[in-house]
Amino acid sequence: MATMLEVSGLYHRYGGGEGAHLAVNDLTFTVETGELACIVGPSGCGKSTMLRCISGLVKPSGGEVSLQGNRVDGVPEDLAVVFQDYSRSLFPWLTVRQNVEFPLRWRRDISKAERRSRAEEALEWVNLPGVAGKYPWQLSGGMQQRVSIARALARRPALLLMDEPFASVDAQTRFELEDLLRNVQSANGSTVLLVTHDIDESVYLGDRVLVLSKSPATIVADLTVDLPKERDQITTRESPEFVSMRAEVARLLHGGGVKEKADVAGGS
Ligand SMILES: Nc1ncnc2c1ncn2[C@@H]1O[C@H](COP(=O)(O)OP(=O)(O)OP(=O)(O)O)[C@@H](O)[C@H]1O
Repeated sequence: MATMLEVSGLYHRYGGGEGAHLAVNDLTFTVETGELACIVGPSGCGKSTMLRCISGLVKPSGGEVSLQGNRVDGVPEDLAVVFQDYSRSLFPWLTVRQNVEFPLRWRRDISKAERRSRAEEALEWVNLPGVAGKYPWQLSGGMQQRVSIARALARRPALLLMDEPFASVDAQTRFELEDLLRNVQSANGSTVLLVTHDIDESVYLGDRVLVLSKSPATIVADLTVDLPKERDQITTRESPEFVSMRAEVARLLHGGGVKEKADVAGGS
């Protein structure tokens, strides 16, 4: 597997002098092509700051981020971000189709017909047939977040960054969106880096879970999720492997050290 994202010695400080605040500290990790990696960390530890630095929205105070071997310096063309707050990221005056097509409108290499077909395809991926002509405010919260995901996927990004994407929907919708993400990711071989504060979500979704410390964020563990590719909201969450991994992530988040791999799998 080729490396898609390389983060090396990344740190970011807000402000200067006495009021300076170190938000992330010396983050080093990679994400491989085709991987769904989750980053889990406590509230306020610096997760969003880290994503903003990776996406080029914020210039980090130090360290390096490379996407497909190219140093990130500004927002890369082949990167898409899905935020938690879908109501603020969709344009209410544009239809669903126009929202999904929007980022493609600036691409000279994509014709109008291609734009239309990519939008339709992406809306099918997220299971939203028949809503292309509606406006975002005519849809439920879960459907709006599906539109945001479709908009990101229509760009066919090399890397999809997701910042707490399911934190604003109800529990049932959240389960549906988690399954949708895993299905779309595996069908397209997409590379995804998803940030969450939800331990269960990180283990259920991830091929890998990176655990962050309290502020300033630093990586305390990088765990491979030893669960089958095909997951199910009931049986997977009840399995001993899931329960044991969740307990390990919880322990690490509360300041415990890293255990041996055999212990993480519950000794099974
Ligand atoms: N623009 C900013 N200027 C100054 N401080 C900031 C700024 N953005 C974030 N911070 C501070 O940096 C720290 C990390 O914030 P950040 O939003 O990255 O954390 P987070 O883990 O994403 O939080 P949450 O889980 O609550 O979304 C916080 O203490 C926050 O107050």
